[in-house]
Amino acid sequence: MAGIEDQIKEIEDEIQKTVYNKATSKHIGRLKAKLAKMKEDAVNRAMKAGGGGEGYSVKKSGDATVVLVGFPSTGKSTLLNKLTGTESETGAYAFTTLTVVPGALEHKGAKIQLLDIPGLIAGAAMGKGRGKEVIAVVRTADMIVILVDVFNEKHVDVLIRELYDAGIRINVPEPDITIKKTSRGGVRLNAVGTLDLDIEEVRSILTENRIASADILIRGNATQDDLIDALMGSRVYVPAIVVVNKIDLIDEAERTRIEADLTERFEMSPVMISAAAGYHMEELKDAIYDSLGFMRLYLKPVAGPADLDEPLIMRLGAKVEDVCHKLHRDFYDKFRYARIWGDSVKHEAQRVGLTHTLADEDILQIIIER
Ligand SMILES: Nc1nc2c(ncn2[C@@H]2O[C@H](COP(=O)(O)OP(=O)(O)OP(=O)(O)O)[C@@H](O)[C@H]2O)c(=O)[nH]1
Repeated sequence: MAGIEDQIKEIEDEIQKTVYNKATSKHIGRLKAKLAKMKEDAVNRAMKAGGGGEGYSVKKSGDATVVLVGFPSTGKSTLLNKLTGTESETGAYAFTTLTVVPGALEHKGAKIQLLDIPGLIAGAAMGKGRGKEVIAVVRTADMIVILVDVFNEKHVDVLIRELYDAGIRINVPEPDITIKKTSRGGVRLNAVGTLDLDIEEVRSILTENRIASADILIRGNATQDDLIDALMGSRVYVPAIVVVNKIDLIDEAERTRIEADLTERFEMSPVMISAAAGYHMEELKDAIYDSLGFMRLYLKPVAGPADLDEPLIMRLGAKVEDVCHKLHRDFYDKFRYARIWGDSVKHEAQRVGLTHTLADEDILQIIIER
């Protein structure tokens, strides 16, 4: 294990030292591709060695699952208790959370499952400690809350890096890259829009992955890392927010400094809270809700008005078919068409099919075969 880690470190150092330019871009691309494969191997090996991992399979429930990640003793259990009323054991010593503790939070009509997992520690992605099981849970999350306390704001970097090494990409859209391996013809690159990658870089990255022939389609811009991510396949793209706990222990000036520093470094303002004192809990709930990108839909029965009191909560970008699946499989199996009132259509009561993309506060009526 140590052997692999040393090799990984060596390659990382070399990439760091090499200045990126036209002459070195091929070389850097190859190194990055190699590094990605080594990390993937290391993680897979750790997962296998670790075995099942009891207590870590959590059934998803509600409209979305949010995972709290943070070092031990940052206040994850305290926060979960505060937000959900769940009794997760807290203690003035590290590692009180040994299994995943789920709790449910209701906000603006959405039911959000919150998971408190054992403290994420440096090296988790490489299988250190109980990290591998923790990572497996985090990968299934719809959203991540990165929690640090006021004395350890630097931990945000460590956590984000740890997530990155585990294939978790936060707050970035999935790059639009299609790779089709072919039996001959070499590497062909098709780009829609301006692309900073050139064919030589693409070839060297593919060569490192033992691909000599492929059709590659890239929509929008992409970096070497994006291409490597697409090749590795096992990446997840998850929204995240940074939350700083225990603000009751510092003064206003220090709060302002931490907030400004994190905002500058991560291009998003952190939510400053005290879980114990209950400061800014509503602000935090709003931030979670917004980051999840929820939308509210109102269902209209065939006879009668729409139910405007109980919205159906879906994620932005949801299609009619997603609603059908959520309601009951019959709505999908026997679907004829849907009628929509709202922003996603041009005129009221417009008829649409399963692949129609809905908008926030649409009213919809689903017509099925009898
Ligand atoms: N002053 C202050 N103390 C807090 C706050 N939130 C949590 N604590 C304390 O910090 C300690 C650790 O809190 P926990 O909630 O157990 O932390 P955890 O992250 O769940 O820790 P692990 O279970 O070890 O991963 C406890 O003594 C809490 O009472 C806060 O907002 N302010």
